Amino acid sequence: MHGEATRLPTAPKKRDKVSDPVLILDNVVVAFGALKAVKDISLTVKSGERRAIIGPNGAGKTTLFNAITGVHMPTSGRVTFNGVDVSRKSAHVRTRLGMSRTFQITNLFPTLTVSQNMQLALMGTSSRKFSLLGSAEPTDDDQERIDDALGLSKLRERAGAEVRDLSYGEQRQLEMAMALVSKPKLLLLDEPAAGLSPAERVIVTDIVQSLPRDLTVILIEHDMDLVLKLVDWVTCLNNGEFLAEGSPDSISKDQKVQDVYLGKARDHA
Ligand SMILES: Nc1ncnc2c1ncn2[C@@H]1O[C@H](COP(=O)(O)OP(=O)(O)OP(=O)(O)O)[C@@H](O)[C@H]1O
Repeated sequence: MHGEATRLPTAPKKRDKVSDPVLILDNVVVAFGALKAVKDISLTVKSGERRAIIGPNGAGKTTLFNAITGVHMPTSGRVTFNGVDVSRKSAHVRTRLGMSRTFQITNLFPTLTVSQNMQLALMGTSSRKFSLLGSAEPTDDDQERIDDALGLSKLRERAGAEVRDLSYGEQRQLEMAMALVSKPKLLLLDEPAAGLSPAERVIVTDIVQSLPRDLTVILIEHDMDLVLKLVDWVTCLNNGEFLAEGSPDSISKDQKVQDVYLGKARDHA
């Protein structure tokens, strides 16, 4: 009989051909003077996919998000969103086309209510203006968008609360709601669980898992346990360069990834 089963090295799983791409990056470079923070990154994200961008500190993850969303124009290369070359389009135009994101740093108005913050977020994505103080009220459609986004972020019952009375976790939920109010096709989450307690992480995990499947989600996340739970596919960067790509399972076993990312994470623990 056979002895112990032969152990084969875990080769990264090959992807099906991406037939319905939402986002395509072709050789994207972002340079700050002599420093290339993102070097020649190419990737394709298909409709409805959940994708994580991982990598050690300084790997270029946030800079890549900035190049996708228009905070930085790529120095070279191309960003195609839903078939449109948006490489030179402003962040505002990309939002109109259906991109939305959260930031690492909270950007909320503490003395306004959850609902008022939502109205401001909606105002930022709309060409039509309404005032919080004047007579122009949000339309039924605006209110429905706000309710839907608060519902997705499990914050509907806190609509009347002032932001300063929210827990930190609820503030992160509100940021997600504000990113969802424009009804994006692509949602980019920058470390959605950073700084959260274990109980708050469960809520954020649940929110991301419950998002509509036709919404494409890309997230930056350091915590591999969370990545394993939330995404279908992982791209790992290191020093601005592409290092590896694959299913969460294959990436967590990838020796190169363990060396540069998990190894460094352990060093910092
Ligand atoms: N506006 C900027 N001007 C100059 N250098 C920058 C700028 N933004 C980022 N960098 C540099 O680019 C590199 C990549 O930074 P980036 O923030 O994208 O990495 P990251 O992978 O998101 O890191 P972290 O996990 O620490 O947030 C770093 O060396 C950083 O110092």
